[in-house]
Amino acid sequence: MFMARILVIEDEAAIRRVLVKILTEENDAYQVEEAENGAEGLEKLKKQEYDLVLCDIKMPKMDGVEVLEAGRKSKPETPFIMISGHGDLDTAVQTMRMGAFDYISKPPDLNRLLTTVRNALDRKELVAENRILKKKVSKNFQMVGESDEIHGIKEMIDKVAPTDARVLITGSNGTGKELVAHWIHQKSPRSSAPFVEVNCAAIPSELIESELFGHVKGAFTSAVKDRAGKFEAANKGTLFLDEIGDMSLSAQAKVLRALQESKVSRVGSDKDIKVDVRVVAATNKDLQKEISEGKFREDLYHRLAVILIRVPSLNDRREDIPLLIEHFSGKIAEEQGTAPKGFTEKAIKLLQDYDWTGNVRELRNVVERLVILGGKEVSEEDVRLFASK
Ligand SMILES: Nc1ncnc2c1ncn2[C@@H]1O[C@H](COP(=O)(O)OP(=O)(O)OP(=O)(O)O)[C@@H](O)[C@H]1O
Repeated sequence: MFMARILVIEDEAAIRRVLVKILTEENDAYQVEEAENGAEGLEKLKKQEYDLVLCDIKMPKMDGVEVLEAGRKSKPETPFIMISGHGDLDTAVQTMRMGAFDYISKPPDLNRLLTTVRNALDRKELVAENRILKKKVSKNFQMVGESDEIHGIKEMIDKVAPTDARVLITGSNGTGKELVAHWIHQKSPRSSAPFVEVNCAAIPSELIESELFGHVKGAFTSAVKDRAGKFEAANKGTLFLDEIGDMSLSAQAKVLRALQESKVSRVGSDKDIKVDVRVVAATNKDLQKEISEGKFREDLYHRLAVILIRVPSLNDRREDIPLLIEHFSGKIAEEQGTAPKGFTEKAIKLLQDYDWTGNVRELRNVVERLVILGGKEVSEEDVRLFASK
């Protein structure tokens, strides 16, 4: 189970005791620590990792605003919930602008406190998941190729990335659509915020709305707690909707609203949550055809496809194949800790002339298998065998 370390910074002993008691009794997974003033709190925060900080605003010596400011610098991923007394509501609102997750008023209302704590921890978890994901894939994000097509795509990325324009990326499976989306995010002013990917085809249609917009506890049978959706997780960053052509019409209607109004509401709630998200979508389907068959909303299409990037199939840029072979075989050798193996010219030629229905991903899989098996020579039969796997 996910343990949550929570730090309570509060100078009033009575309130501090109440907060610690409420949290410890609420959930066995909450490990609560306390600090009696701002300076002590900040010291603890710098030394240890916390999943959440509850911090009073008005304290002698170092007040909550200063703790928040210093905390955001040394531990930017730790969410802060501020505790505000009578006189400092304005300051509480101000702290949200400084990056506090939320605030609660004194005396703390039990339900509001627990909901806010859960929401903050959910968000923290999402950010952490996303960071792990980013790390895992970042080494594979090189875009290899010297063909006119690849140069064209790189130029396009450089042009559109700095804007907030929505981009629709089309192309068949495994051509590198996700790679393009990744670079649009990396080269944009949003790059320090999350890049969140949703594969719309991989999620059952009854779950997609909850995945995108989140849900509140009790919205459906398996909704045992409130959960933020991917739109919220991508706030200030980029949301990549992969395989958008597979999204249900009812989810399409909700996405349209989110794009038009920059607001979402969690499933089971009518509270609006403001989100600032750039949407990049991709599909291997012919959306015009889907529109004429009534499976895709035309209004959504126009919202998404402000800029269109078509990623060409590998068969249309064969001159890139030798470079890709070198790239993939180098990568796999590196992973295995062996020296990269060169393929013979004949082998490269064979791979270059092959009909790559599965595109770059298929080529990568074939090269990886060939490297692992140690052969420099390749027969057409091998390629066919590996490619079809
Ligand atoms: N130009 C390229 N240079 C290096 N690697 C590439 C290139 N294009 C694609 N790849 C690699 O090929 C694989 C497939 O690419 P990617 O996932 O971006 O394709 P996709 O079009 O999004 O696929 P799908 O349609 O299945 O979602 C990835 O491992 C990616 O890193």
